[in-house]
Amino acid sequence: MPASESEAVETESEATNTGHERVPPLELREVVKEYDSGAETVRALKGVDFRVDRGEFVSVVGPSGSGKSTMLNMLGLLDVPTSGEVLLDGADVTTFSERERTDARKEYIGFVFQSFFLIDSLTAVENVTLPTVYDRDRDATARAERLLERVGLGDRLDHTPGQLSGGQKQRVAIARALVNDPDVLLADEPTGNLDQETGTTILEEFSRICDEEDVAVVTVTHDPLVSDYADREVELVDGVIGG
Ligand SMILES: Nc1ncnc2c1ncn2[C@@H]1O[C@H](COP(=O)(O)OP(=O)(O)OP(=O)(O)O)[C@@H](O)[C@H]1O
Repeated sequence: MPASESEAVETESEATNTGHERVPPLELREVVKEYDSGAETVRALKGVDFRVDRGEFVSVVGPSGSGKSTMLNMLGLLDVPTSGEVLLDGADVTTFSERERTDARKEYIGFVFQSFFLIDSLTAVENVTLPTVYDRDRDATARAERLLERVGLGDRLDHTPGQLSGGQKQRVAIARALVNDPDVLLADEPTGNLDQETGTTILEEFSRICDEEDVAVVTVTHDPLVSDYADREVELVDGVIGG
């Protein structure tokens, strides 16, 4: 579409929408997820509607077994719903092939986990370059170095995980999650293995990523500290939002 035409569409859409006129990077619509285990069917999500916007930090909380991991798996395109839609930049990924879903995941989504999942024998820079879609070329290395500098680890580039503290390891994991320039960063209990002070620095990092890099961040957590840093808290109770 020529620039002038796209500007016209943008202006028209801004004129007709007073609130969020941009398509959210990730949205769930009426998502139901059931697990079949022999005779029993567990309904883990019971019609979840959820959206996150660019530059927004949302914390999903809820008791054990309420469906948080299941919801994160849907948002991360790691699993598909039994019914409902998962919209990535407006495209329903439930219509994608597995290959298309994998490609979309690599391109648009970064993951951070409680247990970091770093490779012990690789340096910080090498760990960060691992998910790059390119070969480990100079571009990927330079980008990894820049990301590590941005998360405050410019002086730890060649350290291996065994030479880093818990908070530093989590920051390597965050840099790795950002290396493919994702629209969305998903984090599962990102402060779970950290003391409160270190957890705070990680949460400040998420806020910075939202504000400065316009990335959408969604965390799933039991840690009440996370909600102090999030723009919005969403509660999941027994597979339903806002219970
Ligand atoms: N693969 C599976 N097969 C069968 N049931 C499952 C499966 N995964 C999850 N469940 C069930 O779905 C429900 C939601 O589980 P989920 O792991 O999403 O909850 P959660 O909120 O992440 O829990 P926690 O905070 O303890 O990690 C639970 O009843 C769980 O037993």
